[in-house]
Amino acid sequence: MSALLELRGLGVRYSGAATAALEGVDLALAAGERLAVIGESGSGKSTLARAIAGLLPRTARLHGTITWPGLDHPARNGRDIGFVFQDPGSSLDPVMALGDQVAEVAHANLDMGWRAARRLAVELLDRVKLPEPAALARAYAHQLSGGQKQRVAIAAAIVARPKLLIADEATSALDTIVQAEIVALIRALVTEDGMALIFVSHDIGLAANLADRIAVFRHGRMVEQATTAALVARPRTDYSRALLVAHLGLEA
Ligand SMILES: Nc1ncnc2c1ncn2[C@@H]1O[C@H](COP(=O)(O)OP(=O)(O)OP(=O)(O)O)[C@@H](O)[C@H]1O
Repeated sequence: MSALLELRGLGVRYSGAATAALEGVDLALAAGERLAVIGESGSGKSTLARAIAGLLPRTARLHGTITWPGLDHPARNGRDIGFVFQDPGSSLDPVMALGDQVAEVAHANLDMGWRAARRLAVELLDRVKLPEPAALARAYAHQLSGGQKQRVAIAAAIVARPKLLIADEATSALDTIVQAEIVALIRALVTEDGMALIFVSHDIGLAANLADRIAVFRHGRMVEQATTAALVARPRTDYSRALLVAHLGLEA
């Protein structure tokens, strides 16, 4: 498979911070590949996801390179990258109809008039398996459960048919059953659309369920990356082994 995205020596430092949030990350992602990024809180996972999507705050200084061999233009968030945040409550606009929030992304990125964008939004709400999508398009975020809101956020993230979907702890705020449903939805959508996926999670079990490959982060560095099967069977670092043991312990 051809490379969609390549990171070389990627580092990020937030202004005023004593240490870098991310340092020396070399990573490539193939078109259509599903990569999980795991590690404990503060290991730099969100910083990596935001750096790739161009969503770092102005206070962050970036080193190294992010290139997109799989695109013939600079990557644009919304068009080439769909980003799903942890908290759908804060990523959705409380005073804008849900369908319009999905339509807005299509209108802005697909050179599409509002009428067509609204029609497409209803199709997307249906694709993410929300009931009565036409009625739901006219509803507001406060009328939905957390899982339903995350489905709307996913619809908005994929409406412009991006090559890469980044889910940054997108299931962490949800209960276990809803979490499994959203993981299943993400898996189905990336398979159907041939999208690459970066799934950021602190949960190695969820990650292993979804990803072809896992990259393990600790203190801003990538300590290990391997295919999911290899990492689960033969973790090369004590840290990855500890994450696995903690997960298996919880399962038991
Ligand atoms: N906007 C910011 N300004 C300053 N420091 C930040 C900012 N965002 C993150 N950091 C710091 O950068 C480091 C990496 O944080 P990051 O959020 O990337 O880790 P994470 O692995 O995603 O953690 P979590 O799972 O808790 O979100 C941490 O030390 C964090 O405090």
